[in-house]
Amino acid sequence: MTAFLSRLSHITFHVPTGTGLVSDLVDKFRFHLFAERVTARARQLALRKGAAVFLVNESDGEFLYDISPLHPVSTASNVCFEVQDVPTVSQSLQEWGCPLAIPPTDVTDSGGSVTYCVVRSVVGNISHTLLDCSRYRGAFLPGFRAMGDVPEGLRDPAEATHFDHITYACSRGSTQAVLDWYQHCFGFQRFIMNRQGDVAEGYRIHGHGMGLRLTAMRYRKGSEPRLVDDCKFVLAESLPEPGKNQVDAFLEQHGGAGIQHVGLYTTDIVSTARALAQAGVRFVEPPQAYYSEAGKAEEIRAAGQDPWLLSHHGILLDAERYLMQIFTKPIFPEETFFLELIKRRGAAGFGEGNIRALWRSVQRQKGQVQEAGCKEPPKTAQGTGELCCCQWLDLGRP
Ligand SMILES: O=C(O)C(=O)Cc1ccc(O)cc1
Repeated sequence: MTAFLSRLSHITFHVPTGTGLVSDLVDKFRFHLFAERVTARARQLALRKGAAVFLVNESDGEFLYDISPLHPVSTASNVCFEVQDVPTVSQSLQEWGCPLAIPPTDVTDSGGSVTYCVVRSVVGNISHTLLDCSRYRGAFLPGFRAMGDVPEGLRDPAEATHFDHITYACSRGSTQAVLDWYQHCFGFQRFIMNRQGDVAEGYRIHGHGMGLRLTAMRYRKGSEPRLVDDCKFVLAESLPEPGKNQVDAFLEQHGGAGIQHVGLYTTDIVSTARALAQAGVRFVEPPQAYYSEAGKAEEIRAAGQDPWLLSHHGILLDAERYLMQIFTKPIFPEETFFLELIKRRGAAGFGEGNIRALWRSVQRQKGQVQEAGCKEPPKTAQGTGELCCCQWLDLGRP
C-alpha cells in the first residue's frame, strides 16, 4: 500500500548558529516567529507566513523531528508531511526497502502527543519527516514553546498564503528514479506543465548554451489527486550543454542534490514584492530587454497588468493562461537556496515561457552590447548595471 500523505506541514532548514537566517526571515521576508525549542545543544525556531511554515534548526545538536544532517553548508533539507498513521506508513516504507532514519517515535507535552518518523529520500540530502498531529493541540509540536500570536485582522502588504511549489536541483540523469521513488512511496503523480511538455521527457529547454529539463509531480491524498492549490514539486535537471547553469551551480556549491527553491504563493505579487524589497529582500533583476521584447507589453496589458509596474519591480509574466513570478537572490552565501513569489491565474506550470524569454532577452542585450562595442555590462530593469538574470539561470553566460 502506498503511504498517502495528508498535507505538507513545514520545510526545515539546517544552518550553523548565527547565520542570520531567522532574522532575515523575520525582518526581510516578514515571517512570524511563533514557536521555539531551545536546549543546551539545539535551537529550533518555527516561523509562519500564512500557511507556509519554516522550521530553522541551528547548530548540529540534537533536534527533535529530524536527523542532524551534518551538511557542510546551510541547507533546506526536510519536507515534512502530515500522515494519518505513522506506524503503518513506516512499515510500508521499510517493506519497500526505504530504511528509516528515525523509527516511529512519540513526543508528548501538555498539549498532547505526536508520533513521527523520518525517511531519507533518494534526492541528495533531502529527507521527509512524517507526522501524525491528530492528538496534538499546541502551537506547533510537542517540546516547542509558543512565542506570541501571529497578528490577524490587518492585511499584511507582504502577504503570502502557502507554499506553491518546491523545486529540487537533481543530479544529471536522476529524474526518472526520483519520480519512481515518490510515486512508489507516496503516490505522487506526474503532471504535464504545459502543452509542450512530454510525459516521458518532461519539459526541455535545450540548445544554444541552455540546458534544463523540468518535470512536475504532485502528491495524492487517499485515492484523489490533491487540489490545484496544493504544493507541487518540480525536478530540475541540467542537460549537457557548454557552460554552467543555476542547477549545476547548486549541485557544486551545495555539495549534491537538494531543495533549490521554494515558491511562496501570493494573491498580490506587486504589493508583496514591493513590501519585501522595502524590507531589504534582494530580488533578481531581469534585463530591460525582457520587457521590451516584441509583444511583451501587450501581453502584460492583456493580462490586466501594468508593464511599467512589473518592470519596475522585476516581476516576470508568463502569458500561457498566466502566472507572474519573481525570484530572490540566493539567501545563503553560496549560490544555493532562494525563494520565489508566484501568483497564478489559471496556469499550472512554472514559468517555463519566462525561462525562454529571459534567455532571448539576455541574447538580445548581449548583441546590443557587442554592436555598441560597449564594455560596460548592460543596465537591468532597475538600472544597477548588474546582469542579474545571467546570475539567475546563468543563461548564455560567455
Ligand atoms: O520557475 C520555477 O519556479 C521553476 O521551478 C523552474 C525553474 C527551475 C530551475 C531553475 O534554476 C529556475 C526555474
